[in-house]
Amino acid sequence: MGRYAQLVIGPAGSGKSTYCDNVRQHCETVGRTVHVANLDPAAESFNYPVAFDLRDLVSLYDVMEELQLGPNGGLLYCMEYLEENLDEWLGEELTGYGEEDYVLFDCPGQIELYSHCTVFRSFVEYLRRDGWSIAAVYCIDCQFVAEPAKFVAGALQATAAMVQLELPHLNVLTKVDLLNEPSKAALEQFLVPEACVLLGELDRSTGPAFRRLNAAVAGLVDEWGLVSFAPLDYSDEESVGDVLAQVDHAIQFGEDAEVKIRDLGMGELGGEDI
Ligand SMILES: Nc1nc2c(ncn2[C@@H]2O[C@H](COP(=O)(O)OP(=O)(O)OP(=O)(O)O)[C@@H](O)[C@H]2O)c(=O)[nH]1
Ligand SMILES: [Mg+2]
Repeated sequence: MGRYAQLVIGPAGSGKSTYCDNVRQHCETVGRTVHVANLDPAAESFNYPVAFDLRDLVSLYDVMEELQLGPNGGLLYCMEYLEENLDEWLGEELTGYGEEDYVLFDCPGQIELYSHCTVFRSFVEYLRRDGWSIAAVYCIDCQFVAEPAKFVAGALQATAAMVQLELPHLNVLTKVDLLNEPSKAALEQFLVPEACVLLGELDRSTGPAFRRLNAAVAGLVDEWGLVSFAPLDYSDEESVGDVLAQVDHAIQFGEDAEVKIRDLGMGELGGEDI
């Protein structure tokens, strides 16, 4: 038993809010309930019903006006304000959530928030102390990994977020439905990249000055096995379910229920496992 959450993060426009809405709809279809909370102080509209909203605590546009800040400084101010008010605001918003509740947190798209700032680390620590199992879902546009040089940037950004948050982590490639069939096939090699293939591709697409860097990146993939991507293709009915199953597994959602059924079966069947 527990409470479950996904922190849906990633670069601007990578499809975080769309992911939240699609997962919510998928869950509705299969008879599950998930709630979606907005953590983006600059958000303007939503396709999903908003369970609770950071803008009720602090809104980017008010901050920009009152403190004469630009959009990026304003956003950082809002997130620091959230960090300072975690106990009060998040504590209050989460009081209504009980055992087996599942919340998706739709986060802002500034990647420095996940690699350099402490707000999400504090956020995660707060949830953990409060008994939540959490995974990070890092959304990234598939076009940003389908070429070797872009792959390096995308993979390193995702890894930086993983290191900073120390959460079970799934990289999700969004917008795969926009690719034609040959491009989808070409994407395969980047899903679970093999170091030697990656190194060959990197060396082919960059000048000799980058050989050592390429080898180091391929070594990161090889030695740590850190970088893999799950494709999300909204034109494929099973895709959302497949991604959700991976995240559920990472936070052990549903596994307690299986144990309970097994316990019940053992009792009824005189100790035989089912
Ligand atoms: N075809 C297609 N469009 C997508 C997909 N994911 C997102 N989009 C579109 O991409 C645009 C940005 O999507 P959002 O879900 O708003 O992205 P976001 O990461 O929440 O953006 P920010 O919150 O601004 O950082 C929207 O026009 C979406 O409709 C996808 O998998 N396929
Ligand atoms: Mg969004």
